[in-house]
Amino acid sequence: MFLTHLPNDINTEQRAAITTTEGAVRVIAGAGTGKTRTLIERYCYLVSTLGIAPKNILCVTFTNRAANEMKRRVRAVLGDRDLGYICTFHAFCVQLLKEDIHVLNYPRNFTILDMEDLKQILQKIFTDMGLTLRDTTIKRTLDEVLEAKKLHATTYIDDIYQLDNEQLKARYSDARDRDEEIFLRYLYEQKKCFGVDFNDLINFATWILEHFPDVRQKWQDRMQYVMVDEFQDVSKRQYKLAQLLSGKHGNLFIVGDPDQTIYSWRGSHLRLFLDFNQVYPAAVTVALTTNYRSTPEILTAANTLIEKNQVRFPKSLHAVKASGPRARYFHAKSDKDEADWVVAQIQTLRAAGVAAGSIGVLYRAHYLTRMLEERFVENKLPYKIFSGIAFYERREIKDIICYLRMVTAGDDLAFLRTVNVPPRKIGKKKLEALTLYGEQHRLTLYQSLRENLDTDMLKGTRAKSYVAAIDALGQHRQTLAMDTALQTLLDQSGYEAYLRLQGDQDRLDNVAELKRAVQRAALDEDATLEDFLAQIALFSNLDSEEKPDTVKLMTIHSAKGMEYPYVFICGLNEGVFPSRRISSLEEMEEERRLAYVAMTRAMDRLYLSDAEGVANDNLVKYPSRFIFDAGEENIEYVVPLEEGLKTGLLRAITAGDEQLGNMAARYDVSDRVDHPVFGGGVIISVHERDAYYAVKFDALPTERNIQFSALHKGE
Ligand SMILES: Nc1ncnc2c1ncn2[C@@H]1O[C@H](COP(=O)(O)OP(=O)(O)OP(=O)(O)O)[C@@H](O)[C@H]1O
Repeated sequence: MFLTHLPNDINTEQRAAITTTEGAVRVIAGAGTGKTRTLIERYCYLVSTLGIAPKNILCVTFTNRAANEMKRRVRAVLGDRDLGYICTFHAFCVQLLKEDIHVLNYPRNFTILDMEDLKQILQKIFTDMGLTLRDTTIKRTLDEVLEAKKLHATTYIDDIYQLDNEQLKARYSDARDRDEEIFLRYLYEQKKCFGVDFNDLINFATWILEHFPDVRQKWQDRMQYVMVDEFQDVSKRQYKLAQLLSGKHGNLFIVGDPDQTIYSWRGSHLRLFLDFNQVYPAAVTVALTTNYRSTPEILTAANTLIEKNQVRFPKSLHAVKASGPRARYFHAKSDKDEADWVVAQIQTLRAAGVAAGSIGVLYRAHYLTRMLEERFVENKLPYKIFSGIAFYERREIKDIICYLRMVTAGDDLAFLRTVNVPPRKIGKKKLEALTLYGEQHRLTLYQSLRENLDTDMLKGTRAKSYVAAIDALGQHRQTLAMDTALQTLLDQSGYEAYLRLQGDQDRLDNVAELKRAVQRAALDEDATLEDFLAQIALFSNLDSEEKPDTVKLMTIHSAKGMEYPYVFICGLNEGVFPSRRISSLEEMEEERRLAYVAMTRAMDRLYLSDAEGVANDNLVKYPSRFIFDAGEENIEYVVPLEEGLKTGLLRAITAGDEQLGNMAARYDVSDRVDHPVFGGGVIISVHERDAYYAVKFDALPTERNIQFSALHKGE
């Protein structure tokens, strides 16, 4: 006998979304309107009321965290069941491949390659091909390889399937250009270890379903109901997979909020959501518009903000919660003042009995946590970095600190961390030999290295340059300011160049932030490197003990789907948020959606803050346009903004937008264009990332690369 399941406190729209189980269904759910809850209730309804087995329901969530939370809540209703098909697309693909990858001649225990594995493969290819930073960076190459896999999702698997290792090798030897060679070498390396990277998971699964009718039929029979959460951030390939899987029974349910699309850079597109009813003409659309989460004041500010976007699906949300205070905004004179204000507000809340765990602090980029963490630690406020790692625990920061420690302490731990980063050909065997030598002569590893610099053991390594960099820092630190000495070390050790070669912008931002911390410390002429390191050690050790009730710090991307009674959005500065890295007006709209996601996480109180000063790129910081987009009347200004700041901001916005407009590609391959000097020509290729076209002008023998802004429509 089955339980019937449908709670009393759901509204009419939610009920429709839960009980419309057959066919294609699209639910457009505004922020805080109970989308997650509806999805859970729908799952329980399918199982308890309709009697469908969980093994016949695929419910795709955006993150593992969301899947686990959903399973937990479903189990609370249905009891302990196997809910393996409540999972992310990736986790589902792993399950499918475990069952069926043998059709591709891969073993069931194939290896899933993570980002570090991919970088290692590329590092090997770089070495084999003799590539350097002058050619490209690992990150850029990785992006290109992954992009190529998206673009040629079927053909590269044809190659993996049809060619054996020797044939793949022959293919890369005959490659037409460098990029093709890198890509083919990459395929070769991954096939050699039966590796499957993140992109392959979905591509392999789709390819198998498309090429093997028996396998397709099995999975289509199984997936009687397919539900996709956070559909606004689903990529074309994921959508295709969901369509394939629901191909037989036709029960495809999608739910999401187009205003919360924040992953366009991973391939999600508003259009997939908006055009769903054209792809499925019989689709039923349900809109959830009652916001249960936020006070009317918070919702009005968020709605006012998102209405500034041009491309959107208009909808009006209404709040049912009782009225509360307006969002409070503080403009600080420095990032330290900003962090102090956040801390003071949190302390006031805690004094009033608010638990630390009901407070979320959100920011656009990881590097912004440094100042917050320092102020939190100094004020003994318990916190946890919810997404990612505490600032002083991050790999690149630890590496640099260990380099500095090589000068102050020269200890073995710092040595082991730095001696082969960047790679200097000092591997495990050599380290063992140095350890033995050190034990015999009662020396540290560094001293042992120094004593053996001219021996055969270290021939062919770059041990000398390592020692030279550390010695140079040792000498300079007496005469140079701490920040200059640090820069010398970063240059001479090759560490910064190494990071640039990796090309990971987040890591470079963290290093820039560390330099700022050193600069600040260097303002005190008496401060020593030892003092600085001792101070940092304090920041890093405190975090080790687990505290139950902590303020959560996180990037906005990882705050997706979360809610907190009290939400702080920090670092609201032009160039930080919206990020300076965006290159089109569409991306500006995505930044605004991100701001919308951030604001709608707040249930009772919302706090916004920014700081004057200079940004990572040394430009003057202005308050973010998003503060004004939310409507001046909807925000309580703790300090009034000076007129000069507002005019400066408006000028910066206008100039920035004009530049963004110019950076958007307006023409396509084969379009005729006109140039003020070269005259007429034809577009040969479009390079979005660097904002230029390759153009073959009628009057010139060879092509020219021309910036987007310099061309007009031709005859
Ligand atoms: N019918 C209802 N009555 C009262 N509260 C509700 C109802 N439905 C949902 N809620 C509450 O509203 C809040 C938001 O719900 P939920 O997290 O499911 O929203 P969401 O649409 O997934 O939000 P977002 O997309 O912004 O992350 C939760 O605290 C939830 O418990």
